[in-house]
Amino acid sequence: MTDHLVRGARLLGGDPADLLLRGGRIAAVGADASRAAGRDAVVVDADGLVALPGLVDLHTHLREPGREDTETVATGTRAAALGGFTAVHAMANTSPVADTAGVVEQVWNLGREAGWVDVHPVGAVSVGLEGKVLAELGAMAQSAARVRVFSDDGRCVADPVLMRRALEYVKGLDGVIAQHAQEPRLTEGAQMHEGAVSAELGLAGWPAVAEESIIARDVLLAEHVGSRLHVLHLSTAGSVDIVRWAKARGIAVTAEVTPHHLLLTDELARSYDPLFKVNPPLRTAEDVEAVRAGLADGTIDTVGTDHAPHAAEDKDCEWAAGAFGMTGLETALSVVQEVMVDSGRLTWADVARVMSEAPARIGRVTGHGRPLAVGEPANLTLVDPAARRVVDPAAQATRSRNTPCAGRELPGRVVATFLRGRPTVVDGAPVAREEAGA
Ligand SMILES: NC(=O)N[C@@H](CC(=O)O)C(=O)O
Ligand SMILES: [Zn+2]
Ligand SMILES: [Zn+2]
Repeated sequence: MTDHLVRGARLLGGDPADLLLRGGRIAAVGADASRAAGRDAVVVDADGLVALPGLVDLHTHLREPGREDTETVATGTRAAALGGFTAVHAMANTSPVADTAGVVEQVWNLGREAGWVDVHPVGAVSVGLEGKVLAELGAMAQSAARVRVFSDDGRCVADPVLMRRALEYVKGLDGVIAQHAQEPRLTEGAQMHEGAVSAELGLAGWPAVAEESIIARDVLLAEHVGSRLHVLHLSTAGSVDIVRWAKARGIAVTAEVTPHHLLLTDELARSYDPLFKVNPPLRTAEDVEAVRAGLADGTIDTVGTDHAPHAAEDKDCEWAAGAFGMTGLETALSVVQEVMVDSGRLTWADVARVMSEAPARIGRVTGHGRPLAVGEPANLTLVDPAARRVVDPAAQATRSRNTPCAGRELPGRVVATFLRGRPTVVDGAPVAREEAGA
């Protein structure tokens, strides 16, 4: 594999330095890099670019097997690489559900064949996501896919006894239960956030308490069992308070916020455009401020995209008939830059923490989320923070068009991404493994 000499990148937004990528690793940093580079090394001019460890997503829906019309492992992971990611967790709500060693190995293999990022399948907690019988968590953990994150995402593990057993079971696997916190009875028929806007529009609402009551229950269960809990797509001010309380108490809970919950509010439902329909729903401006503050103060550990591609016919329809979910892999970093970095609430080093280090640690992913230091695997992305672009859904790599950022101008552009020293993105364009000569 060709050596790459990355010239003058601002490491984690700090001072410029050179990086030599050789044999899949960072072989030298700083003045040593040019000296050690051979004459045939490919030089990457990174003047003005910020170098981050490759991003890691704990929450991606790749839709394969079952809905390859909306996304495949190949199309979704190519979109991920373009978004600066080097590893993603593929959610289990596929068809068939990823609730056996066979299915998770299939997804893992598809990821390896595609070669854009490392794909870590999430295993279902319950058979068929039905919330009744525990899936074969041990077999999935011991499979070639080495599953560590288990989730019925899309559905809540509502039965407290099943949740308790799942937490007990994953303890011995060094795993974590990632919960979609949605009390089912409190959200029957819910179409959007329950509040002033839903009352005005006459749409059935999902109250904040439907999320908060499950998170409160689950942190107490995690404490009781002494196991790890990860809260997916946390979206309300009350949820931030509960997680803050649980962490102060020493409970092993981690939490995620999505880019869309950091950016958008329930006011968008006034458009009646199902593009803005998502679970959990877009909340109020006060909630948006609370999740930004929670991410800034470390209560919220990670930004997860919840990239949820949907077919045009499930989004180009009336609000009530629309599917829940938004895409996000290709805009996540830009949204975080706009909301958190350009506003001064997070540094680029913090971004590396919440979009790479923390998700890698929570998901027990090795070789990702590491410092940009000699000897580490060369998983990194180069971002131009000064660039601006208008999001065009038709120009994205994802197979679906349901980005809530359509037509929006966002800062930042991923210029290059490297997976173990091999470029997957160069000059903002994807480079297939064959073209990279690897
Ligand atoms: N977020 C969503 O609204 N939808 C997700 C499921 C989920 O993350 O709950 C999907 O799979 O479409
Ligand atoms: Zn969910
Ligand atoms: Zn999801």
